[in-house]
Amino acid sequence: MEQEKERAILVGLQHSNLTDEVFYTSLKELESLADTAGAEVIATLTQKRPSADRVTYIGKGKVDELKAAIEELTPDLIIFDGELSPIQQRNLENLLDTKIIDRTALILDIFALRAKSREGILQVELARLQYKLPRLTGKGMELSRQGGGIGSRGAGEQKLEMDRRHIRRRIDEIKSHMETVQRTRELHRAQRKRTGIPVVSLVGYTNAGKSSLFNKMYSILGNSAVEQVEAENKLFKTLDTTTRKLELESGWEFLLSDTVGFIQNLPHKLVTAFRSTLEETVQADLLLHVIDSSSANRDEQIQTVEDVLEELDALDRPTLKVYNKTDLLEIMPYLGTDGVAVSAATGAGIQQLVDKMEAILFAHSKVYTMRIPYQEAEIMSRLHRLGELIEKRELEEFWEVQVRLSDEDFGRHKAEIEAFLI
Ligand SMILES: Nc1nc2c(ncn2[C@@H]2O[C@H](COP(=O)(O)OP(=O)(O)OP(=O)(O)O)[C@@H](O)[C@H]2O)c(=O)[nH]1
Ligand SMILES: [Mg+2]
Repeated sequence: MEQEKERAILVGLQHSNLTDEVFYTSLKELESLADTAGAEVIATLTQKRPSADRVTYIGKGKVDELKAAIEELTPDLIIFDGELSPIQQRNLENLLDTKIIDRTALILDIFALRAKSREGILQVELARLQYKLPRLTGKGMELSRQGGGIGSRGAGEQKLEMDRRHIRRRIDEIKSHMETVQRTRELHRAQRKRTGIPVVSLVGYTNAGKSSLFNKMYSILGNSAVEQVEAENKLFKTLDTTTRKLELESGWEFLLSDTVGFIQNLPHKLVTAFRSTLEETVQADLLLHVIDSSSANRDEQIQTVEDVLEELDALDRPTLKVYNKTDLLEIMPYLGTDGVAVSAATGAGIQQLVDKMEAILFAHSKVYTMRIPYQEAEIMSRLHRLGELIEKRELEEFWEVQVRLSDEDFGRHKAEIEAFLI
């Protein structure tokens, strides 16, 4: 299975509104992405220019320099840290006679390798088709010329060997399928609302430790016999959303979701393709924004995540900032009122996190234990409707129930409820 690594040259263009810091961070991230996609980076070329060249993205002199580097190093592909227009890409391919991909294509490639669920695979296929459509010449000849490897792997790729008309039809097909899936999801969400179990979603920059935290919380609160999600030091390790039910000591339950990570310059088209998944995930009762507090780019990553949340209309959701990987820190970050310091690796701080979650999720409700005689079936059905029934035992003459009720509902039905409290 182990394949020979494709050797890559990276090219970065620093235009005038990019500071050194932003530029080099992005290049470093491109290198991680290339590594995640299975490439070996053999050289990096950079250029400062006020803006990209319309025809070849980088300037003519740089193209010559790149040509010389290609002759000397014979790379398998060149990866540009930016979005190449279809014309720039074609021109560069003709001039350099080497496979050229950009940041978007690289991320799409990683996504294609990672997608496992049927929906995930379809979303990636949609994003790729939308990316490739304007890049097709004739009947897609240039794509077959590229051969396999990075930029053209994963499910759905063979389908790209189609002409424009087929691609458009396939795009419509996937879109309408996704709409159906979304409707089903909305139904499920409504059902979940009715059962009253709150939903908590992990969001955050890719590699922040969301899946590790998911697993840690699960092993502390849940049944650790159930399979864990995969966590690894790779970008976009998680693509599909996993949701599990967890129970707190107090008996309260919530659903916890782990999902795809965010990244700066997440290409636009990808956001569209993943929007329905993300929208669903962020409309939770509580968001845990997981932060790699050991990262040198911590603040930029926090900002990126908040930008994406804003784009998804989720800035108003109750959110806790979860500063993860604190085992790697010597100085603790400033937490503020909505921050918690944890380590998914050691388990430190997880209990404080859970306490804070509990305080937010169940702030305005309490659990009541009641005994309800069997002839009061109407009260039982009302309790079912109003609250979350945590436990229900059938004893000789009555049901004994534990039910969580909001303070508001309790107030409204106080007399009735108090009559049955034990
Ligand atoms: N030292 C340390 N490493 C951690 C901690 N949490 C996660 N990691 C490591 O960070 C890497 C990324 O962890 P994941 O849990 O896969 O991160 P993620 O946010 O799910 O990443 P994506 O799914 O790619 O978005 C792994 O190598 C983890 O072992 C922590 O608290 N301390
Ligand atoms: Mg993950």
